[in-house]
Amino acid sequence: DLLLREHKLGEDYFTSVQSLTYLVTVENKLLNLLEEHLDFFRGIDPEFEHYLYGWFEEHLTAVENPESYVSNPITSYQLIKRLTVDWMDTRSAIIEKAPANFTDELKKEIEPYFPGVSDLNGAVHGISFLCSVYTMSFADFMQGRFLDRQYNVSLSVFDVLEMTYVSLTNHRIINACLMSIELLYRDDYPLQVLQESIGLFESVMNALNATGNSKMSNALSNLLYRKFRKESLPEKPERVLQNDYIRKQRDIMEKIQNKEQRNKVLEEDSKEMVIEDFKRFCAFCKYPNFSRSILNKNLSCRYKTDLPFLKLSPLKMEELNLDPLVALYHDTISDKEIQLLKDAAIPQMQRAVVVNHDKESHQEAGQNYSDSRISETAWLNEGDDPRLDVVLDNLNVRMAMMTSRRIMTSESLQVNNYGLGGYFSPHYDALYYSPAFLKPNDLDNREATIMFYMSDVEQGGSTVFLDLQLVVPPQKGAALFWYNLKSDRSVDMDTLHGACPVLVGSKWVCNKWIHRFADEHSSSIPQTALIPS
Ligand SMILES: O=C(O)CCC(=O)C(=O)O
Ligand SMILES: [Fe+2]
Repeated sequence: DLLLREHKLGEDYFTSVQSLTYLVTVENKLLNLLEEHLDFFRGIDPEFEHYLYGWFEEHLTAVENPESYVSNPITSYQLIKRLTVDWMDTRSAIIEKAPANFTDELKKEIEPYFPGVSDLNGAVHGISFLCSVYTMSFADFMQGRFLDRQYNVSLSVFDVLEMTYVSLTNHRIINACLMSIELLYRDDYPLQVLQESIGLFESVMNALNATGNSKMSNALSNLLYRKFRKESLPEKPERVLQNDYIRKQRDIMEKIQNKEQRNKVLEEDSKEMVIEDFKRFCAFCKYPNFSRSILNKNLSCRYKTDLPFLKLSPLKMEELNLDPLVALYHDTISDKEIQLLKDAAIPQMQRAVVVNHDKESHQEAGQNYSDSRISETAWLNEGDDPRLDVVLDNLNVRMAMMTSRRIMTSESLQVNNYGLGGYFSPHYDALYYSPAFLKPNDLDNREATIMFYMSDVEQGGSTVFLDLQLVVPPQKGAALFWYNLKSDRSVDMDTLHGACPVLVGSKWVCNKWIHRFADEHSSSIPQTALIPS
C-alpha cells in the first residue's frame, strides 16, 4: 500500500517536484478504487469504460518513474488537470449512481489529498513563465520541444483549451490570446471542438478589447472566421513567434557585454532597473554560455591543500570569480549523504517564504509566500536523528575547510526543492542590505553562503550572478561558496543572484548561511571529517 502524505488545507503541490510526485500516488489510489468497482461502471456506461482505459494507460507511464513524470512541465500539468477539472467532470457523471462504499472511501481516503485550483493555476502560470523566460514559442512548447530538445510528450487540444481558460480567469489575457491563436494553427482535431469553445474565444476577445488590445482581438477574430470557413490561415504574426522577445534579449546581452553601456543601464531609475535586472536574469538563463567565467583567464582550478587533513583528501576548487570570491568545490557531498538529507527534509517541507524588506517599516518586515520564489524548504537541526547528525557534522567540517575558517555562528541547513517552473528571482542573501539597515558592527548578517547542489538538472535551474555575469549550472555533489559581505561587513552589492526556472528536472539544493567566522587561527578546525563516499 502506498503512503499518502499529510495534506494540509490550502497546501499546494506545484511548488515542489517532490510534492508533485505524491500526486502520482493519489492518482494510483483513485484508479485502484475505480478498478475495484469496474463491473459496476461497466454496466452503466461503455464510454466511461473506454475513457478509464485511456486514463489507466497514461497512469502506467507515470508510475514507471513518478519523479521523472512530474519533472516534465507538460506531464506534470496533465497530471494536475486529470485530478482537478477532468475529475470534476467524471465525478459528476458517476457520483449519483455509484455504490455507497465507493463514495465513502473516495470522500474519506482519496479526495482530501487532491490538488486544488491553485495547483492548476500554478501549473499554467509556471508554463507561461517558462515560455517567456526561455523565449520558447508556445507552438514549440505544446509539441514538447523545449529549447533544442524534443521530448516524447505533447499538449492535446483540450489541454490547451483549459490553459486558455485558466489564463483568462487569472487575467493573463495576452497569454490566453497567444494560446488561442496557437490552437487555431493546429489541425489535429475536428472543427466541432472549436465550435463548442466559441464562448471561450469570445471572452478572450472581449477581455482583449476591454484592456486596450483591440488589434490582437481583431487578429484573433479574423483567424477564427477563416478557420470556420475552412480557409487557409495567414502566416503567424511576429508577436506569436516571440521573435521580438528573443531580439530584445540579444540586445540586452550586447549592452551588458559593453561596459559603458552597462553603466548607462545601471543609471536608470530604480523601477526600470528592476525590470532591466529581470530581463538580464532571463537572458543569462537562456544563454548560459555568456557567463564571463568562461572567458576569464585569471581564474584557476586547483587542489586546496592548506590544512593537514586536506593533504590526505584535497578539495577540488574551481574559482569562478576573484573579487568577490565565488568558488565551486567539486565532489563535496556523496549520493548517500544527499539521500539522508532528502529523507530527513521531505516530511518537513513547506512552501518557501521570502523575507519582506519593507522600506517604510523595517520593524514589520515579515516572511511571506511570494511568486518570486517557487520552491519548498525544510530546515535541518541537529539532535533529531543521530545518523543525520553525523552528516551535518561532517558538512560543517568540510565547510570550514573550504573557507579555512572555523564557523562560529550559522543558521541550520536549509534544504530546497523547486517546483513546476520553480525559480528564485534575483536577491541578496545578506539580510540587511538597504542603507537604513547598515549598522556598522552588525554581527548578525549573513557573511557567507555555501550552497550544495544535491541534484543535476536536465534543463534550466542555473544559479546566476547578474553583476558578476556568472552562470553556474547545477552539478550534483558540488558546493558553491561566496562572501555576501565585504571585510568592513557592508553588503557586497555585486552578489545579486537568483535561480533560473527549472525547465525539466527536480532541482535540490541546500544552503548554509554563515553569520560569523571564529577569529582563531584555522588550526582550530577539527581534522576528523569523513571523506565523502
Ligand atoms: O538555487 C539556487 O541556485 C540559488 C538559491 C538561492 O539563492 C537561495 O536559496 O538563497
Ligand atoms: Fe540566495
